[in-house]
Amino acid sequence: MNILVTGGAGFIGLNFVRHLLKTTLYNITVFDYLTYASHPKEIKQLTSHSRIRFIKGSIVNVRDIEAVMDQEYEAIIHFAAESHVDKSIQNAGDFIQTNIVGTYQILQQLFKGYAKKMIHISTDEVYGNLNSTDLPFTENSPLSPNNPYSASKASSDLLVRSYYETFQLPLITTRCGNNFGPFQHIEKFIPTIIYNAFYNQKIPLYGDGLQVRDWLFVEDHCQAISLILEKGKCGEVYNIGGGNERTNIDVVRQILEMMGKPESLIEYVEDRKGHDRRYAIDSSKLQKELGWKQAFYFDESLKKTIQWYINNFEGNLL
Ligand SMILES: NC(=O)c1ccc[n+]([C@@H]2O[C@H](COP(=O)([O-])OP(=O)(O)OC[C@H]3O[C@@H](n4cnc5c(N)ncnc54)[C@H](O)[C@@H]3O)[C@@H](O)[C@H]2O)c1
Ligand SMILES: Cc1cn([C@H]2C[C@H](O)[C@@H](COP(=O)(O)OP(=O)(O)O[C@H]3O[C@H](CO)[C@@H](O)[C@H](O)[C@H]3O)O2)c(=O)[nH]c1=O
Repeated sequence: MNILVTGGAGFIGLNFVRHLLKTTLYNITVFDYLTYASHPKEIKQLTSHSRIRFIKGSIVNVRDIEAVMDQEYEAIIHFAAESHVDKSIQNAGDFIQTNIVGTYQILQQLFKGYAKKMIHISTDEVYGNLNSTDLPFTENSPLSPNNPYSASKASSDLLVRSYYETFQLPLITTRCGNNFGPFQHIEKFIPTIIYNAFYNQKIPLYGDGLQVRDWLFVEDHCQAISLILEKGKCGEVYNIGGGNERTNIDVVRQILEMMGKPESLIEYVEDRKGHDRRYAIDSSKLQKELGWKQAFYFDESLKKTIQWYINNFEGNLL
């Protein structure tokens, strides 16, 4: 069986490709533009595997996409995106192109029958902000994005929804919380903390540091996507949450303690514009309908993640 993974050289996509290699016999095509957020060396190594083929190209460019549509795929798992909120606040252009136009171009390919289904990987950020007493987001929560990144993802979600309703294309959307684990770009919060703590540099904490994120270990996310690939129903949205709500300050303190570093490294800095206060996800649909169970605990996974980064810093691999 052939599977196409867009964005398979990025953080979650790469973890997912490795997960598929371990747990299935699929032939996997990775399609990625190799932006600053990708891992070209890792992809090069993976292509020595007979079941992996890599094609460089952009999801915005029709010719690039057509080069990949040379065989029939059981599914397209669509990860490719610009993913960093701070970058989208500085300049939203690439986010509009990649996340909206790029998703449109991939959707257009489904008309040609090259893929039996597509799983569109989205985010809890499309639901917007929660107050401390609000219930976690369900799949029926209204879309209410507050920054250019989440607005671009919400736009792509609506396109996917409309292509299912209008054309009955075989589409599924997933929305997950903040992932953490190996291969996440250093621009994101947990890698920033580990990197700065490792090199004894100040760790920037936005605003009062009391914002809450719902953390999900990337391997749990990969297992959830595999399950949805196998059993998910077209036209549905599935939330994927870690059930690990933590304030940002608590995450920094926990990592500093695990690394034996002082809290004096924390530096409160200006808040992010439009900063959502709290995200929390209700994954009960995925649990009840498809039988998903998390396999990893937050503390243990965080320790593993810290060790992975330290090994890579020490080996000058990052
Ligand atoms: N990281 C998270 O916590 C998180 C949470 C929820 C949802 N998501 C979603 O999951 C997906 C993957 O996120 P990530 O954190 O792995 O992102 P990432 O930034 O680490 O990786 C994105 C990958 O997409 C590729 N890419 C970018 N533009 C492209 C283009 N025009 N054509 C082809 N490839 C392109 C990049 O080269 C990179 O390899 C994204 O859709 C993101 O919105 C991420
Ligand atoms: C980089 C950085 C971040 N922060 C804060 C901002 C957020 O409240 C929190 C996490 O920040 P980030 O790692 O940038 O992640 P966040 O903005 O939540 O978005 C992530 O999680 C989303 C899912 O919720 C994904 O859709 C995004 O692709 C992913 O990047 O930490 C800091 O306080 N200091 C920092 O240096």
